[in-house]
Order: sequence, then structure tokens, then C-alpha cells
Amino acid sequence: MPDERTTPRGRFITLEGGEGVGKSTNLALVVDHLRACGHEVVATREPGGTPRAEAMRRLLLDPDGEEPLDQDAELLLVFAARAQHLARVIRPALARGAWVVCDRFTDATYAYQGGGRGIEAARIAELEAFVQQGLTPDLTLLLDMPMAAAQRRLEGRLKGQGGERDRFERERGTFFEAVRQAYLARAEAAPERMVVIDAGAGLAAVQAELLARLDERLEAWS
Ligand SMILES: Nc1ncnc2c1ncn2[C@@H]1O[C@H](COP(=O)(O)OP(=O)(O)OP(=O)(O)O)[C@@H](O)[C@H]1O
Ligand SMILES: Cc1cn([C@H]2C[C@H](O)[C@@H](COP(=O)(O)O)O2)c(=O)[nH]c1=O
Repeated sequence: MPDERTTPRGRFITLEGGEGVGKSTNLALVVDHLRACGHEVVATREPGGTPRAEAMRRLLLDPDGEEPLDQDAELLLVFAARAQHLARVIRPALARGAWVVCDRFTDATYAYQGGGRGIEAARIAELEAFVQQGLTPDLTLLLDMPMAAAQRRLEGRLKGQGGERDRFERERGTFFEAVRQAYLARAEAAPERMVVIDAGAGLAAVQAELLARLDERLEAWS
């Protein structure tokens, strides 16, 4: 294992936003762009990213049957999956100098479990400190658009896949609006790290803006 004190670590970039805003679509673009710049890139996602963390993802996303998932259990599962992901994938990649691009990370916890479920931010912050030990993304690209339009996109994708809605996708509009507002509040509080992208435009325009903002950051880091 490389020595974290002497090896320059790679960069950690996250994509965030509500359901259907285009995170998966744009993650591929970011990864291709960074690879074209010559970086080793690890593309991953949360919850998940390792076999055990993916098993925890299934527990989180499986629709509630006879036994609804308690919201504190949900929060702890999110952080259990994150601890596994950090230990097995994210920290080793960063330590060897690779760049990590992750579809969702802890901002999602503040947005979904904090904004959506109403869990106090201070409680989330305690778990964040315990699990992450100070590791936070270098850059977060927040894809933002009105909730109703994102829901229409999501419906289009679900129809195409013949897919059922997962446990979060079954939530009500008020939940998603609270998630969106919590994301925007976090972006306002951390403007250096979080860049808000207007995800409501056509794909070409969204991708042009995203690459322009990413290139600004790459320039600043070089
Ligand atoms: N800018 C855009 N304009 C129109 N359609 C788009 C745009 N970006 C993505 N889409 C389409 O919207 C749907 C949702 O996109 P995508 O799956 O990338 O979103 P997501 O944020 O990853 O969703 P989820 O939160 O459910 O994982 C897909 O069918 C995708 O092709
Ligand atoms: C990291 C994280 C995720 N979630 C929720 C948000 C989404 O509904 C699902 C993940 O599925 P997607 O394919 O990325 O849309 O998990 C959460 O509630 N809290 C978190 O910290």
C-alpha cells in the first residue's frame, strides 16, 4: 500500500442530484474526459461500489414489503456501505494516484436522509466524521433541475427498461422537492467544492456546461 504521506493522492470527484437528472449519463462523459487527459480513473457509485456494499444497496433500494426499513437503519446502512466502499475502493485508488469519479456520495445522505427523511444534519455529520475521517470530495458536480421534469425523464427511462420503481423512486413529490432544496442549500454553503449545473437543458448543452466547469477546475489544479 503506498504511503499516503508521501504519494500525491488522486482527485475525488462526485456527481450528485435527484432522481433522473442525468448523473449516470454524465458520469460516463466525465470519466472519458479525464481518461483522455491521461488519468487513471475509477468509476464507481453509492450506495455500492463493492460486492458487499452492493448487497447493502439492494437492502436500501428493495421496495418495502411487510417490514418497512426504519429511517435510522437506512442511515446506518448508507454509512456501512460507504465505509466498505471507502476501505476497498476509494481510499486505495486515491492512494495510488488514481482519480475516483463517484455517482453520489455523502451529499446524497444530507439530501435524502437529511432533507427527505428529516434526520438532523448534526447526526449525519457525526457519522460522516467517523466513517470518512476527513476525506471529502475535491469537486462535486450537482445536476439540478425542477423535480417534475426530472420525474418525466425518469419515467421515460423506466418505461424503456420495463423497470419497477425502487424504494426511493416510490417517494412522493414533497420528498423529492425537499431533497432538491437540501442539495441546493449544501451547494450554497460550499461554493468552492460544489458546482451547480443546469441539468434541465438538452443533453448537448448540459454536457458542454459540465465539461467547461470541469476544465476550469482541472486548470486550477494543474
Ligand atoms: N439533458 C438531458 N436531456 C434529455 N434527457 C436526458 C438528459 N440527460 C439524461 N437524459 C435521459 O434521462 C433519463 C435519466 O438519466 P440518467 O439515468 O442518467 O439519470 P440519473 O440521474 O442517473 O437517474 P437515477 O437517479 O435514477 O440513477 C435517461 O433516459 C437519459 O437518457
Ligand atoms: C448515496 C446515497 C443514495 N441514496 C439513495 C438515492 C437514490 O434514490 C438511491 C441510489 O440510486 P441511484 O441509482 O443513484 O438513483 O439511493 C440515499 O438515500 N442516500 C445516500 O447517501
